[in-house]
Amino acid sequence: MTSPASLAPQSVSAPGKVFLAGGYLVLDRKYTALVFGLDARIHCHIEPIRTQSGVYLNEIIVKSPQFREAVWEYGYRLTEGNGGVNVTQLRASHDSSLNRNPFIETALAYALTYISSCAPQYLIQPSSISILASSSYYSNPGKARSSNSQFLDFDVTLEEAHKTGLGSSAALVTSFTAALLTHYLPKDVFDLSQDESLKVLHNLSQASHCAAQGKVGSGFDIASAVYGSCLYRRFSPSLLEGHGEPGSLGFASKLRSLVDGGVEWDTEIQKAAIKMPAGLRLLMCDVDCGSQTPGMVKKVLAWRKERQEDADKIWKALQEGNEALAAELTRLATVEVANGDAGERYGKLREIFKSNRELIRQMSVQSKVPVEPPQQTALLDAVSNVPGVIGGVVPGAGGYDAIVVLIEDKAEVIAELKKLLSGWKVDEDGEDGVKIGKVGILGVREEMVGVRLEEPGLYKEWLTG
Ligand SMILES: Nc1ncnc2c1ncn2[C@@H]1O[C@H](COP(=O)(O)OP(=O)(O)O)[C@@H](O)[C@H]1O
Ligand SMILES: C[C@@](O)(CCOP(=O)(O)OP(=O)(O)O)CC(=O)O
Repeated sequence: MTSPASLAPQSVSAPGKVFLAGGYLVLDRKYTALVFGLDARIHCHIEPIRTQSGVYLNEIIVKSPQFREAVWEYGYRLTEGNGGVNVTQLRASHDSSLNRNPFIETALAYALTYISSCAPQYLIQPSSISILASSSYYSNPGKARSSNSQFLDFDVTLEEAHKTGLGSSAALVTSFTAALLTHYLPKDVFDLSQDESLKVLHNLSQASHCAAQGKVGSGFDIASAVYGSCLYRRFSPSLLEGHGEPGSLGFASKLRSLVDGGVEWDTEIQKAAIKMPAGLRLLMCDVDCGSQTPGMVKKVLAWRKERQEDADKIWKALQEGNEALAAELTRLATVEVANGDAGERYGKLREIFKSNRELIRQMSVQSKVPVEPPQQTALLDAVSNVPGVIGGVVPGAGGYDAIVVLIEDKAEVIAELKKLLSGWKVDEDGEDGVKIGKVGILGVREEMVGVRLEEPGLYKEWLTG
């Protein structure tokens, strides 16, 4: 077997996401969602492992050096019966326990299977992959290794890390998969600057992310990790049923056909349909709250099934509101907006936010799911009254733990928000007994670009040891 001419080190990053509109609706292909990519990124750097003896073991080492005990070593082998590449996690020592990372393990098996099915003549040589995440994915305090380092040492294990909900697993799977494909495939087969390659990356990452999660979600988080901010209509869930598991008979050719267009994907991703007007930006607030609300998606869908007519009425109106929001943002971004005061210019946007929130609250009350619970209503109302704030919503599935706000991009607006939030307190526990604690501003904003190559020099201080 031969190898491509150069297995050069490669670095790739993919963005996190925030839903401005379309949570829940997006689970149904009838509706769309407005999802913004964020400037919080997960980076993957891949380089060949060089051994002095020239003897190679079939081994890929993955490290997440910002966290403790975050090293995963895998052996890999091509299976018989067209089953693709099987990966097996190796133990550091005989008596150590396996600390598994299902997202890395699954993305690795899927990507190596795809690579070996495209280029069976290439030997997959051992490599080492380092993962580096922007600090806003986690609310743990971190330490910089040097004054110009953009990544922090968290000094906790990944299990101890507090996620802020920006979509770490989707950004990770996308940049990890992109790094492997860029490294192992020649540029004429895979090139991140080509639309065809982005489609391959999207389809493959959706497949492995769903497999690792053990469920088929709407896939909006992988779509925005690949394409950046977009108006998103999901794929039919049936697409991802029935390709089997790595190692099973025919997995390699089924995966190849699923990824390469043998199977027609009905996803719709419209990049041009969403823009951020000059002078505006998104800002996210992280709400400290002990309460997790599992099962919200199931409960909302059960309500919709039970009270279809009421639910359809609300969802139809929400879809119109979501489209109006995308259209107004795009209009403000593209049309020469006459001078005039900001109050007038952003009046329509304000109205859209208000009426979308009203509909979300109706959904909350009817389904008895805290999508915008009263504690968040109080917070969003207060934030929306700060001069320069256009409006805000609970992103995605909603709940108690975050809000996203559209504001005029001015230091004084952020300063006023900080003032409000520093003393923020909801006096009463809600009827549900949930108390929300400190509200902090996350250092993130929207970003339009999706996955991209990075300069390997960025990670110098993280690649040793
Ligand atoms: N920096 C990282 N390094 C390695 N794995 C990570 C990292 N960040 C996230 N992950 C993986 O993603 C999982 C979190 O995914 P998930 O619970 O779906 O959260 P999210 O909503 O942020 O995607 C972690 O348990 C871990 O397996
Ligand atoms: C309800 C949803 O439509 C959106 C959930 O969005 P969030 O951003 O709240 O979710 P996670 O990142 O998965 O925690 C479910 C879906 O689309 O899969």
